Order: sequence, then structure tokens, then C-alpha cells
Amino acid sequence: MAQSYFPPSASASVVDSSSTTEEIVKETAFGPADKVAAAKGDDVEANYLEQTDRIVGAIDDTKSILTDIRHFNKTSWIVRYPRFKPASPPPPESPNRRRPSSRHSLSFADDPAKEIDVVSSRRKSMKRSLTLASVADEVTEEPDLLPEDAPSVGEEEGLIPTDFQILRLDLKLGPHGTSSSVGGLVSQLEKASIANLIDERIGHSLNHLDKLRTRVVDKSSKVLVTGDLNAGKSTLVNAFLKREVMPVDQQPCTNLFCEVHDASENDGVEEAHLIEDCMSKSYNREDESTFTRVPMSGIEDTVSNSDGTGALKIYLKDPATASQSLLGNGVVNISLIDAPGLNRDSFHTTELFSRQEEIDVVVFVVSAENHFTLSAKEFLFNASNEKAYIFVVVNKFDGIRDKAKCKRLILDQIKQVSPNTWKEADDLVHFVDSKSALAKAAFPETEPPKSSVPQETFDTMMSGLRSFVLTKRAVSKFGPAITYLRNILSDLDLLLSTNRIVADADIIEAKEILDRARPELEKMEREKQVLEEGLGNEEDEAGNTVHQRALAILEQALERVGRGEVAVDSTLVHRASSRQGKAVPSLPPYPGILHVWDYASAVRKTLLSSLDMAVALAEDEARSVTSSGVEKVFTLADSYLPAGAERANRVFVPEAMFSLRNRSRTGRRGQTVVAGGVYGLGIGLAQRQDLLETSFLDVFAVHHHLAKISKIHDGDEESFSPWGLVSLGVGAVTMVGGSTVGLRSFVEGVAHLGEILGNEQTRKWIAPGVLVATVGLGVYVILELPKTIPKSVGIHIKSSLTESELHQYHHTNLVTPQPGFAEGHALRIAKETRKVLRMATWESRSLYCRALDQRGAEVKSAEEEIVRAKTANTFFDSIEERTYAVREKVEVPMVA
Ligand SMILES: Nc1nc2c(ncn2[C@@H]2O[C@H](COP(=O)(O)OP(=O)(O)OP(=O)(O)O)[C@@H](O)[C@H]2O)c(=O)[nH]1
Repeated sequence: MAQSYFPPSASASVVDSSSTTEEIVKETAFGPADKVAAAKGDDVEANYLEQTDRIVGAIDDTKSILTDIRHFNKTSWIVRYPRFKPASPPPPESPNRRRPSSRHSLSFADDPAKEIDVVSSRRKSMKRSLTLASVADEVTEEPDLLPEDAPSVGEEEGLIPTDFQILRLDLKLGPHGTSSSVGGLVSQLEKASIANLIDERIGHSLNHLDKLRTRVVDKSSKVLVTGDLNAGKSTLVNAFLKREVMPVDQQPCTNLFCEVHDASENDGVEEAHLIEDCMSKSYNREDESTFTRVPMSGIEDTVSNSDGTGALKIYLKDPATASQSLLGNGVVNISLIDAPGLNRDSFHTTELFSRQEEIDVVVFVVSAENHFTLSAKEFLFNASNEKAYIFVVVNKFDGIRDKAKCKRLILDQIKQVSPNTWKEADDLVHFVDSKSALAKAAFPETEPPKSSVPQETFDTMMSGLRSFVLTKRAVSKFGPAITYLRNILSDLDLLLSTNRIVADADIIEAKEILDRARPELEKMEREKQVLEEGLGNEEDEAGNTVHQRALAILEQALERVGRGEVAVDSTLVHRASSRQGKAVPSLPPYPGILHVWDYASAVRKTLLSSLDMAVALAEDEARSVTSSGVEKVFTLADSYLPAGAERANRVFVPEAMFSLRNRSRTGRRGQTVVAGGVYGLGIGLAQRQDLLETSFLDVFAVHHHLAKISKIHDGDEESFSPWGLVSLGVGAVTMVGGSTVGLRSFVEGVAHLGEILGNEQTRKWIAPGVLVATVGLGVYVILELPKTIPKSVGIHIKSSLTESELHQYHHTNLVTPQPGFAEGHALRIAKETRKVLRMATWESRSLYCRALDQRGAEVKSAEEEIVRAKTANTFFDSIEERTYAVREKVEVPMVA
């Protein structure tokens, strides 16, 4: 026969997931059907209480798990949301070929392009798990997996095993965003946005769990007693209550809904509250404005005289013990609702009433004498659809002579209108005499009327109703909670197992990064000092080389100038690439005695220009050395930088060296700028007025000529000779002949002559000397001047450039001691080289430090990633254990 509502003998088996919700509840609450044995209502109550505790515990634990995941999602690990699509089947040679439906291609909503193949499985513990296909194909069949043909969680509801049920996110965007599958994603969302959506879903789930919990712990339960007019409903309710509370009459008398509660719900006071509108939700026992107080003695009149629109709440003290009382049975607070007869005007109200969620059980009373009327059949049919099972009481059975026939006929009618009830008729259909049951219970001291129906049938019915109420409560209150818990646990399996795959992949990736970056970092830290020294050496070497070469070029140039030659020769000019094609300067042709002064000036200018060219050549040489120095620096840095590190991308432009930038900032616009810049040594010599001025000594260098002549004749520079006088004469004439010689110079020359004439030896030679001098004058002027002027000029230039330790240039306030021409320029040029090299080494150091920092950051981030992923895995482990414990509470059946 059908399922019983009584608890089983001791048993402990895992519930088959293919069961329906109601079966789950019955079996988890009261044991498997085939092991059901008759048991007392007390056991049902005990089981009910235990089941309540388990479900409440499971709800609380699940809430705690969800709260922790929510927190973890916010603080430690951004939970990734998976999406699946069918994957291609494994290769034929795979040792562990799973059914194709268990293979899926997994990706994540924030990274849909990256897909990996996974195998989904369901264990006997109801746990849903995912394994990488590559791993699953390797391992042999695990023993605790369910058979392949067993439906997966949700499959019986048309869901794929990798689909979410509670935590599902509708990520489809756009105007047609009515997707019911995550596979319909059309857009990639940010990780954090997805995590927020998951957080939101978890929030919703927590709220729903709160509602389920409230419903599970709610102790109230309503039993609606209804049936045809005059079927004996009020008599039955009174028999349940074991006292006459509801008015009983052979005439139809119940005009309003009477809801009987235990007086404990009204502070122990017995009384009735009349509510004008029975469907109104505004009734509040503590607010007198919502009802009219009716004394117990006034119930009969109120019920009989009502126009049928109101409701009456009756609070009643039930003297029966908890094990016998229906109202206060110690488990739930049952309220009995005595409804008006169905074939009254209130039919639709009653039907509506019976559908209310808080009505756990409908007790349908039918008179054995009348069987089911049309309205009764209609109500029963509709109510069966709503509640599935109806508790049917066939009253007034005492008045039936052919009881078997009556039973058969009535059961046939029940079969038609409520097949489920008919299947379990032994428990759900009772044939009683409630009138005599009421008489015995309410008036135990008086002789009970004789009845053809034994009292036990009523007692059995009463006990059955108590169990039925609890069972039905379990179905209506535990069922949704159990189903919801199973679904959310299954979703958590899916969410966590996919996130575990991510964490494992992150660990592998981070370890690969560490394997590469950590040795690189250590090597770079070790080599940093070596590179530093190398770069410093390159900087010094280039600076020193440039200094030496510039000094050599310029000293040689000065030497040449000192000898009256141009400062640079063709070899030097051709060596400098930038000077190629430029003419080597040469001394001007001698224009003749009458232009000797101009000649000296031109020579001076040429020599100075050639010195400028020497400076430019030294700068060119510096450019070349600097260029190769820069290359060496970058090559050196390059050899120390790890693969993949950023390289120097600056291009060194040698032409930019020694050029003036930012001239406008100096405020020195308009100055002539040539090699060397504008300051001090920097200005072109050929442009400097102080050096360009030709002096008397350029043309007639007394000591120089005297010394030369003396050396020619007697090798004694100290003694005077006729040649010396000739020189003197030439000098004097030159002074007079020169257009620019001043009077002062002439007088000085004469005075000098006077000093010489004061010497006795000189006086003796004076006359012939003057004669010879006059003759020698012409010879000397013609023959020697073209040779001696360049030398004189060169010597003067050289001495002014080398001996001038304190160089002061009128355009500046520079008064600090300055090095000579060669050293000064060598220092300046080398300084420029060092500046360029310093920039190159600085950039190389920066690149190295940046690469070092990047490697350091990479290592740190990989290490943190490993810690983070390991922490996540530890968290997932703990959640797995906790969900397993919750699942045990939900799935493991109770032991009676
Ligand atoms: N013989 C017999 N009479 C019954 C039984 N139950 C009720 N009666 C009688 O049937 C008549 C109607 O009983 P009620 O309890 O008022 O019936 P009801 O269904 O509540 O009536 P309404 O509320 O008016 O629809 C009364 O006279 C009862 O004494 C029973 O089991 N056997």
C-alpha cells in the first residue's frame, strides 16, 4: 500500500537524489518507505523536532559559509564566475573515457577567450566536482563516483550539471537580456564587476535563507476543517477539542470561519475575538481596534447570527495532555479552522482560504449518509491540486448499515477527485462517528450512546491526523529549505571547484615566473656593483682620453703657431671627419714693404683662425671618442640587462656636442659664436678684438731680432754688434714708415738710441754703423720681413695664450685664474665628453635599476600570488569540509 507517515525503524541510507521534493522530506524526516513500521505519534513529533533542529542547523551553517565566502570575495580572493560549453570528446586512446556530457569547456566571465577542458562528476556524497580533463583522463575511475548513468544534480530538473541554480548570474547584456544560460554571454565583464554580482547573489541567498529559517522554526500550523453543510464539521472539531465549543445543530448553523487556538497564545485567557473580515490581515491580538471581544458563552450566538463575512478567533484551554491534544501537542501550535458548509454562499471564500500558504492540512468532512455532493467534489478536486493530499473524514458512519458498500462507493468517488488521497486511503480516509466520540470525551461521566463504529477508529484517526499534520508541515516547511540547501551547496561546489582550478593554475604560473625571475633578480643584485664600476670606468676613460687628445692637438697647434706656422696641418684636418673637404688654412702672401702692417694683421688673423680650427678638430676628436664611449656604455649595460628588459633607445647625436642650446636663456643673443662657445676660452680667437690687434712688436720684435743677429755673428746675445744697430735702424725706420706708428713710439726709439750712444764703444762705431745700417736697412726689409713677421706674431699669440694664467675677458666678470689655451680647452672638451657619458651611464643605471625593480616586483608579486592562491585553496578546503557537514545534516535520514 501507499506511503505511511509514521517513522521507520532504525535505518541510515543515503537518499537517492532523483526523489521528488516531497519524497526527500518524507524519507529524510521519517525514513524510507519500505522500512516503515507502525509507530506512535510521539516518535513522529520527536523526529519532527530533530529534523527541525537539523534543517535550522544546516541553514545557519550555510549562512555562515556564504558570509565567509562573501568576506573572502571582498578581502582575499576575487571569486571568478565560470561558464561552460560542451567540449570535444576525449581522444579514443584515453584510458578513462567519460560520457561526453560530463566533459565541458570551462572559461570565466571576465576572460571568455581562455578555455580549458574539464570533467564534471558527482560523488555519492552528492558533491559536485570538476577536474581538469587532462588530469581526469589520467586517473582511473574513482570509487566514490556515482555510476555514469546516474542523473547529475539538477539533471532531473532539466539543468546541465555545470549550471548554477541559486548563484546564477544573468550576464547577457542588451535589450534582449533574457538569457537563462550563462553560455549566452555576449560581453566580457571586469573581474571586480562579476565579483560584485556574485556578492549580490550571495546577499539574496542569505535573505532567502533567513525566510526559510523563519518558516522552519515557525511553530504554528493551520488545519482547515471543511465539507458539505451539516456534515458534522463542528461536531468533529468539538470531538478533537473534547468539549462543546462550536455550536452544533441539525440546521445549518456555521456562518463564519472559526479559528480555534490554544489559550496559551492569548496569555492563557479563554475568549473569542470577532474579526469583521476573515480575509483581512489586519488582525492583531494586542490591538482591540482590530477585533470585538466575545465571551465564551457568546460564541454560539455569534456563529449562528453572523452574516458569513467575518471570522472568529477562539482561544481555548485544552486540558488534554500534549500527547493527546491536537492544539498544543508540544511540537507545533495547531489551530483548527471550522469553516462554513461548502454549499453555502461562502464556498468560494472557503476554497480561497484553503489555498492559503499557512494552511498545512485540509480535513475534508463528508457525511457517510450523503456521500460527496457536486460542490464537495469540485472543492476536493481543486484542493487536491493545491495540497496533493487531503485528510478525509467520513462522518456519521454509525448511521450506515452496509458499511462495506458505503466505504467502496466513497473510496471510488475519492479515487476520481483525488487519486493521491485514494492511494493512501488507509492513512488518509477515516470512517468515524464523531458524535459518540464527542459524547465520550466531553461527558465521560455519562453513559455513552451505543455506536456501530468503535471508538478506536476515532482515536486512530486523531493520531493519524496529528502525524499527518506534522508530515504535511515537514513537506511544506522543510521541503523548500532542503531543496534550496541542496541547490546552494551544489552551486558552491561548482563555484569553489572552478575557483580551485584557477588557484592551482595561478600557483603554477607564479612558480614559473619565480623560476625565471628569481635567479635573474639575484644575478642582477650581484652584478649591480660590477656594472656600476664598469660604467664609471667607461666614463673616466672617455673623459681622460678626450682630455689627453685635445691637449695634444692644441699644444701641438700652439707649438706650430709659435713657429709662425698655421696651427693645423693637412693630416690633422683630414683625420677629423667633420672637417673633411675643408681647406687647411695658409698664411697670406707677403704684400710688400709698404703693407707690412696689414700683412702682420692678416698673419695674426690666419694664425688665430687656424688655432680655432685646431680647437674644432679637438672637439671633433672628442665627438668621436665620446661616440664610441657612449656605445661602449650601452653595450656594457646591455650585456648586464636580462632578456626582455627595456633597452636604451636614445640615439647619440655627436653634432649636438659643443653646440649652444638655450642661448635665449642666457640673454647673450647676437654674440659671435664659434668653436668653444661664448665664455672665456670659449670664444673664437679669430673674433677676439684683444687678440686681433697688431702691435709694434709683431713687426719688429727687438729682442728676437737682436738675439738672432747676435747668434749669427758671435753667438753672444749680451754684446752689441753692428748687426744689432742695423736691426735697431730698421726698427726705427719701420716705425716711421708704418702709417700707424705714433709719436710716442718714435720718441721711445730715439731715447733708446740715446742710451746706446752713451756707451763709449758705441760712440766709436757710430759713424760707420749708421752707414752700414742705412745700407742694411733695405736688404733686411726686403729679405727677412716675410719670414720673421709670422714668427713674431706666432710667438706673441702663443705667449699670450699660454702665459696668461689670469685670463680676463671683457664680456664677462670672470676674474678667477684660468688655465692656458690648450689646457683650458682640453678641460672644457673633456668636461663635455664626461657630461655626455654621464648621461649615458645615468640612463644605463636607470634602465638597470628599473629592470631590477621590475624583477623584484615580479618576484614579490609571484610570491604574493602563491600565498594568495594557497590561502584560497586552504579556504576552499575548509569550505568543502563545512559544506560536507551541512550536506550530511540535509541528506542523512533521521533514526527513529
Ligand atoms: N449520528 C451522527 N450524527 C452526527 C454525527 N456528527 C454530527 N452529527 C449530527 O449532525 C448534525 C449537524 O452537525 P454539525 O456539527 O452542526 O454539522 P456542521 O457540518 O457543522 O453544520 P454546518 O456548520 O451548519 O454546516 C448535528 O445534529 C449533529 O449531532 C455523527 O457522527 N453521527
